[in-house]
Amino acid sequence: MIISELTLKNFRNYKALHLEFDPNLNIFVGQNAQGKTNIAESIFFLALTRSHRTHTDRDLLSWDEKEMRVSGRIIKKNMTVPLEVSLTSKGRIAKANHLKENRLADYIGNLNVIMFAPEDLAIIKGAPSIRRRFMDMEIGQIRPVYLYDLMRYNKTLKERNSYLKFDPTKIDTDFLDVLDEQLVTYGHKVIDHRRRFVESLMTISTDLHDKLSHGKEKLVVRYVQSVKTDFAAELKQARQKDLFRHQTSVGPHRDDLQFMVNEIDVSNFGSQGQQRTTALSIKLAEIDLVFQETGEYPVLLLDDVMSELDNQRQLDLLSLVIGKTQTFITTTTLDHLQHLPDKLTVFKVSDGEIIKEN
Ligand SMILES: Nc1ncnc2c1ncn2[C@@H]1O[C@H](COP(=O)(O)OP(=O)(O)OP(=O)(O)O)[C@@H](O)[C@H]1O
Repeated sequence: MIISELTLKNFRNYKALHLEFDPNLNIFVGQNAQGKTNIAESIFFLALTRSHRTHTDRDLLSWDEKEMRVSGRIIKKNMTVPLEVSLTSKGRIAKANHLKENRLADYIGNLNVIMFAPEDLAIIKGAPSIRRRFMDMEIGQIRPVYLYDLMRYNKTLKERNSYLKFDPTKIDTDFLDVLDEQLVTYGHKVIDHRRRFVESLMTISTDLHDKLSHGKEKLVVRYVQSVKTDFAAELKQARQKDLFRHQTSVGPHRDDLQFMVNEIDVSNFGSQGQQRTTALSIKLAEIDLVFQETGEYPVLLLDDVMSELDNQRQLDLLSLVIGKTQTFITTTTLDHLQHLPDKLTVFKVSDGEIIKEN
C-alpha cells in the first residue's frame, strides 16, 4: 500500500499543505524544529486517528485554531481510497471513501503504518505499560476487532476497580462474581490476540535479528502473561488482596513482553547497540507481519533514526525495506545517508514550508 497524496489543514505548524509522494522513498530534510516530524506524525494520525507522541489532541491543532484536518489518498490493491481524519468541535471524525465511520475501530486498518522513532527504544528499555501500548497499537492495526475486546476488558476492569473501593461491609460478592466473569471472558480474548501476535512477531523478528546481527545474536521474544493458567481461579484467589488494595492484581492489564538476546534479558542487561538492534528487528518484523495478515505492506515512517544507526545498520535497514514498502525518512542532513536508491524524492523543510526536489 502507498500513500500518494497528503493534505493538511491547521495541523501543527502547517496551516495549509498539499504534498504528492514518491511510491518508493521520501526524505524530509531540514534543521531542527522545522516541521519534519509533524509530517510523519500527520501520516500516523491519518492511519490511527491519534498521534504517536501526544495523548492531547489539542497539541495537534495549529495554535489559535479550533479545527484541523488531515486527508490523503491511499493506493492499495490497485484501488484509490480517499481518507480523512479531522478534529472538530463535534469531536474526531474519520472518513474512508468520503463516508463517515461511526466507530473509529472500523476506520483503523484502512492505512497501515509502522513508525520507527528514537522513542521506540523505550519499548525495550521502558516500563511494561509501554510494551503493552506497543502490543495494543500494533494488534489493533492488524485486527481491529482486538480494539473492541480490549475496550470491553478495560471498561470492566475500571468498573471492578471502582467497586473494590467501596466500603467493605457493603460489597455484594454476587455482583463481584458477575464482574469477574465478564473480566475473564474479555480478558481471554485479549490474551488470545496477544499470544498469536507475539508468536508471529517472534518468528519473524528472530530471523531479522539474525540478519541484522550477521548471525551473532539470537533474539527470542516472550509474552509474559500475568495470568499463569486459570484466570477465573487466579482472580478468585486474589480477591481478598484486591479488596484490601482496591485494585485488580491479575489480568492482561499486567502483561509484559521480554526480549532475550543470546539468553540475556536485553532490556536490563543488553548494550545500547543490542537494544537498538532489537528495537529495529521488532519494528521491521511488523512490516512482514502486516503483510502476512493483510496481504499489503504497510507504509514505513523512519523519524529521525537514521543518524543513530551506523553505516552497516543503515545499509541493512534500507536493503530490507526499499522496494518493499513505501518509506518516509526525516533527517537533519543527507550527508550520513549512504546507499540510497536511485528512485527517491527529497523534500526540503524550513519553518513549515516544503520544497520538493527531484
Ligand atoms: N500545535 C502547533 N501549532 C503550531 N506550531 C507547532 C505546533 N506544535 C509544534 N509546532 C511547531 O512545529 C515545530 C516542530 O516541528 P517538528 O517536531 O516536526 O520538528 P522537526 O523538524 O522534526 O525537528 P527535529 O529535527 O528537532 O525533530 C516547532 O517549530 C514548533 O513550534
